[in-house]
Amino acid sequence: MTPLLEVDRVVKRFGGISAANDLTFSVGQGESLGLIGPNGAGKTTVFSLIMGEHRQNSGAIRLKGQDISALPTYERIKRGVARTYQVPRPFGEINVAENIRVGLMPDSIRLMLTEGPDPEAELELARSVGFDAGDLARKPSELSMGDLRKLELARTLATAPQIILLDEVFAGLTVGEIAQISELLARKRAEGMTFIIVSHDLRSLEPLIDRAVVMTFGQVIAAGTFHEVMSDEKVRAAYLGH
Ligand SMILES: Nc1ncnc2c1ncn2[C@@H]1O[C@H](COP(=O)(O)OP(=O)(O)OP(=O)(O)O)[C@@H](O)[C@H]1O
Repeated sequence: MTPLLEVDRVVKRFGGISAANDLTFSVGQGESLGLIGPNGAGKTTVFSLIMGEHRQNSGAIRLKGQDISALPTYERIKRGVARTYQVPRPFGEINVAENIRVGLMPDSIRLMLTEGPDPEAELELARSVGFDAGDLARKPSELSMGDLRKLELARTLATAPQIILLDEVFAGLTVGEIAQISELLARKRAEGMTFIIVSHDLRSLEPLIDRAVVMTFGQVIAAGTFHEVMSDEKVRAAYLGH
């Protein structure tokens, strides 16, 4: 069966650095893939390449078998690819509801003008990530890191994605917030959402993934179940410092 997303022999150079070096992996429909590796391995660059925020020097990125490598970011979002950022990027001047509204916006200006905002959909999305009605008017500057990550997830879910790329989704969170985000991701996973999750917090990542890909220096060095990759000698040497 054609994978939902394929990264095929992708090369991305920044000057003399190869952030992706003949990188190949794929994610099946409904699969949750952990993408792990030490600092500077190229994980965030892979997300930027998949979204079209960077362009690869060579290789292809395919969604349901179709090459999306040449498409602009907004076209990729329209086709169902969405991401969150290591450092959350809310629109700072507008509140929680309005940030979610941006994700919900139809891509036709006419529809936007005639249909206007959909407060029920905004509230439903806000609730789905653990906010309540009282949170809708809060500004990003008033939110904790956990709440900012929830807001990013809500805005990402609002674009009705087929696959979500999560970058360091647990970074800066309290134990309670990690539990809350984990529960949300587990629920979305059970509903069939496809994920690629980057996290240095392996303990929190493990229960959320079906399979792991480990990369260093822009290349895959191991792939398999979490336990398989963690007991791989190359991974232990490169990633765990053994
Ligand atoms: N815009 C850029 N310009 C120049 N070099 C870059 C750029 N983005 C990333 N790099 C380099 O590419 C390599 C991969 O970086 P990347 O941020 O993708 O790694 P990472 O695995 O996400 O690291 P971390 O876990 O620290 O976030 C690094 O050597 C980094 O310095």
